[in-house]
Amino acid sequence: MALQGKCAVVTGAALGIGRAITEILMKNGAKVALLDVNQAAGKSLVEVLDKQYGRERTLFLNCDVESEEQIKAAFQKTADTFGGIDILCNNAGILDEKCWERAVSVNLMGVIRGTYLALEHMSKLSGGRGGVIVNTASLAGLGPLPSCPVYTATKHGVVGFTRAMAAASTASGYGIRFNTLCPGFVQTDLYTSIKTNLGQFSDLADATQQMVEQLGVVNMSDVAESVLEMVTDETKNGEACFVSPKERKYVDFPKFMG
Ligand SMILES: NC(=O)C1=CN([C@@H]2O[C@H](COP(=O)(O)OP(=O)(O)OC[C@H]3O[C@@H](n4cnc5c(N)ncnc54)[C@H](O)[C@@H]3O)[C@@H](O)[C@H]2O)C=CC1
Ligand SMILES: CCCCCC(=O)/C=C/C=C\C/C=C\C/C=C\CCCC(=O)O
Repeated sequence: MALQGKCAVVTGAALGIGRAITEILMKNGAKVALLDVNQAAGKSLVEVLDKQYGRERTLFLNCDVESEEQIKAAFQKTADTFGGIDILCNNAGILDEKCWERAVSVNLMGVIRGTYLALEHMSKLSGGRGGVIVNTASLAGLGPLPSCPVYTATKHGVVGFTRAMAAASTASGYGIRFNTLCPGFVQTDLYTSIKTNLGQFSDLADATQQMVEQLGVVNMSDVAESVLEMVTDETKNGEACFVSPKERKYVDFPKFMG
C-alpha cells in the first residue's frame, strides 16, 4: 500500500512511540489525525509537522480512548476533513498496576473500542475502502513481565484480539488487514516512569531493571520502521512484529488447524 494521500489516525500520537509512528507515516505521504489527551504536546507536534509538510496534512483531536463518544467524534471529524480513513494505529497505552482497571480500559478496551468504531468507516461491508489497522502491544504481549501482571494481560489481549480480527476480516471480507506491534523496552515517558507505577509489585523494580539490562533498549527508528512495514506490505495480515535491539521478526505462532 503506497501511503501518498492515504488518511491515517494515530492514538496516543503526541509523544513517544505514537509520535514516531505519526512522523514516519507523514514522511511517507499520509495525512494524519493525531488523537491524544495531552493537548499541549499534541498541538505543539502539529505545529512542527505543519511547518515541515503543510497545514492540510495534519489534524490534532483531543480524544481519550476510554470514551466511545470521543473516539466516534474524532473518527467522524477525521473522515470529514481528510475524506475517509485508510489506516488506524491504536497505540495509546499506560502502565498502571495500582489503578489496574484503568490500564485494562485504556490498553485493551481502548484498542477494541477504536477498532470497532473504525470498522464503520473502513470496512468494505459498511461502504469503506478497507485498509490496515496496527495495534500497539508489547513484548509483554508475548511473554510475562513479572512486575506488571495486568499490563502483561492487556498486551496479550491486544495480540489475541488483533489476530482474531485479522481472521474475521478474511472470513467476512472487511478488506482490512490487522497487525500487532510488539517492541521490547523503548525510551519514552512510560518507560522512565516504570518505578512509580508498579503498585503492589514495586519490590520487583530491581528485577525489571535487570530485564532492561538483559534485553536492552530498542531504537525508536526500528519501532517506527516496523509499523511502516506492517502498514505498507499487503502480505502482512494477522502478524505480530517483535522488535528488539538486535532484530525485528514476525512471531511464528503455533498452528492448531490445517
Ligand atoms: N515504552 C516502552 O518501553 C513500550 C511501550 N509500549 C506501548 O507503546 C504504546 C505507547 O507507549 P509510549 O510511547 O511508551 O508511552 P508514552 O507515555 O510516551 O506516550 C503515550 C501517549 O499516549 C497518550 N495517552 C495516554 N492515555 C491516553 C488515553 N486514554 N487516550 C488517548 N491518549 C492517551 C499520552 O498522552 C501520550 O501522548 C503503549 O501502548 C505502550 O504500552 C510497548 C512496548 C514498549
Ligand atoms: C516495566 C514496564 C515496561 C513497559 C513497557 C513495555 O511494554 C516493555 C516491555 C519489554 C519487555 C518485557 C516484556 C516481557 C518479557 C517477556 C519475555 C521475555 C523473553 C525472554 C526470553 O524468552 O528469552
